[in-house]
Amino acid sequence: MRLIPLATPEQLGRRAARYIADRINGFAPTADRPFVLGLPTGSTPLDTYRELVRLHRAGEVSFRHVVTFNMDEYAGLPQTHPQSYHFFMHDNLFQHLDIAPENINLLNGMADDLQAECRRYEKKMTEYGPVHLFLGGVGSDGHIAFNEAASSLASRTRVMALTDSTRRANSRFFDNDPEQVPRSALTVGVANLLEAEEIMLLITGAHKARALQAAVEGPVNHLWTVSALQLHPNSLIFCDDEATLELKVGTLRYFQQREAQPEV
Ligand SMILES: N[C@@H]1[C@@H](O)[C@H](O)[C@@H](COP(=O)(O)O)O[C@@H]1O
Repeated sequence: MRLIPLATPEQLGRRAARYIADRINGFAPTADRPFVLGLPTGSTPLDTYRELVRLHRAGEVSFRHVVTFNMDEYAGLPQTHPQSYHFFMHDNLFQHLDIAPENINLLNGMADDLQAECRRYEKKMTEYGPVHLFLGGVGSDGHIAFNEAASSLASRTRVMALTDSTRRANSRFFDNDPEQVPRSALTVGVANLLEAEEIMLLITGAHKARALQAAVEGPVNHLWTVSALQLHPNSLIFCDDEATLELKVGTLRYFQQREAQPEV
């Protein structure tokens, strides 16, 4: 695992966007050989998305041959609902890029048969081969995508009941009323994330400090599904200063020193 401690969320957004753009450009994608990018929603990636749009407008990265798979979607919210992840992604990212609509993949939370929708998505994602880079955030209780506490670390795309903790946390987007937050969601599983060639998390704010500690210092544990990152051979976490509050001084210093060293 590589941990990149940065000062502020804005700095993190710039570094993370540059990292993603460099990965896409380094891959030199074509129509026959697209770059496959996994994407999250949430407030944390917003700085990164804004910066990706800026880099695109500056001509520094193109999404013409990028295929995206979003990690999750609420069940029962129409795509036109401002809090649906479809809406969020178009509003904050896709409409500002040169990505082809047919290259955008999101789970359909309005499907008649949600289990069948999960199977369809899983099949399409695996047919593309491994996702090259899966970007993610984390819930303050340590969940990745919507893999709530006690999700199997071998889980795959499925419907998940959302915990009270997640519904409370996400109620800030629903008039601060947890009752308005959908009770379930469709999500890729922990195993899907671990199968990506590279996984990169963005963690900011003091309210995420325990989640970062679980990811970096905790044991691999299904109660904090973010800790599954420790099983991945190529995982990367960008965090801001506030998120490091629960890390041991020695842990933080170790990662700071590693970042200061030239790559081997
Ligand atoms: N399913 C999403 C996660 O993918 C996201 O990481 C988390 C944190 O969101 P935020 O970045 O707004 O704190 O929220 C939701 O639960």
